Amino acid sequence: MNFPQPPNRTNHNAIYGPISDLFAAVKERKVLVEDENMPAGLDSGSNDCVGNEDTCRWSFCEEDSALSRGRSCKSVSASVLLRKLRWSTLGLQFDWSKRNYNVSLPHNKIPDELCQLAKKLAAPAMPMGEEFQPEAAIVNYFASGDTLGGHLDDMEADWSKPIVSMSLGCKAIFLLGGKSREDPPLAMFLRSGDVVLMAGEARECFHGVPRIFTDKENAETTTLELHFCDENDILEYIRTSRINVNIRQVF
Ligand SMILES: O=C(O)CCC(=O)C(=O)O
Ligand SMILES: [Fe+2]
Repeated sequence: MNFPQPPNRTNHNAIYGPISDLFAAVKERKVLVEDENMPAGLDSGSNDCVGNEDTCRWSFCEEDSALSRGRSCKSVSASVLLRKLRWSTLGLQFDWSKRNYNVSLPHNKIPDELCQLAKKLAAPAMPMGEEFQPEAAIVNYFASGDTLGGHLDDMEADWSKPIVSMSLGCKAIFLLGGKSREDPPLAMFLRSGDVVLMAGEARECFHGVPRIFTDKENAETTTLELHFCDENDILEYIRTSRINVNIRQVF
């Protein structure tokens, strides 16, 4: 739940600037509202201010307060923002427009527990005597109907290091192709808790996610749901979403 937290960037940054505490805002049924009177560059003084560095114009507020500001005020509910969350980047920030890592962007280290887990999982696929260094991760959030097109992850310097890719939530079909786009892919299910090591030959192969299953019969989310049985909003999200965390050594 802390993965989309600034300085980690998400697909929402381009429109709203950094957004803090999205999951908490969903629980509290908050609404993100644009303050049109706020001149660019001035801080609103509110702790909930989430605008970007230049224009601190968007902040979470209570639903009632958003309604009272009238129709002219632009707003979007936290639950819609969560539904439209598509990716967040951890550690070294991946720049999607340039398709490379922008080391000059502010960033935190990969969270320690995730780092330790990735090191353990990567160990069988590492060159003899070397330890995996988790430097960046991309978190993909899939809702019903979302897909990930066939691609290669080729912006990391050393392909002898694996990518550790973990799946949570709804079951998906994962296609692992060959080194050319034309090679016929192998299809497999990825279920909650599954880990893929993109290593060896597979590190150089096209892959993608053409389908996630959000229906009750096929999603297979029961085990994950047990961890969140008291949190209704989160439960609803888990039942209808897939989260993929893939961790990379960049250099
Ligand atoms: O969602 C997945 O299982 C794969 C994600 C992936 O390939 C990527 O982010 O590069
Ligand atoms: Fe990938």
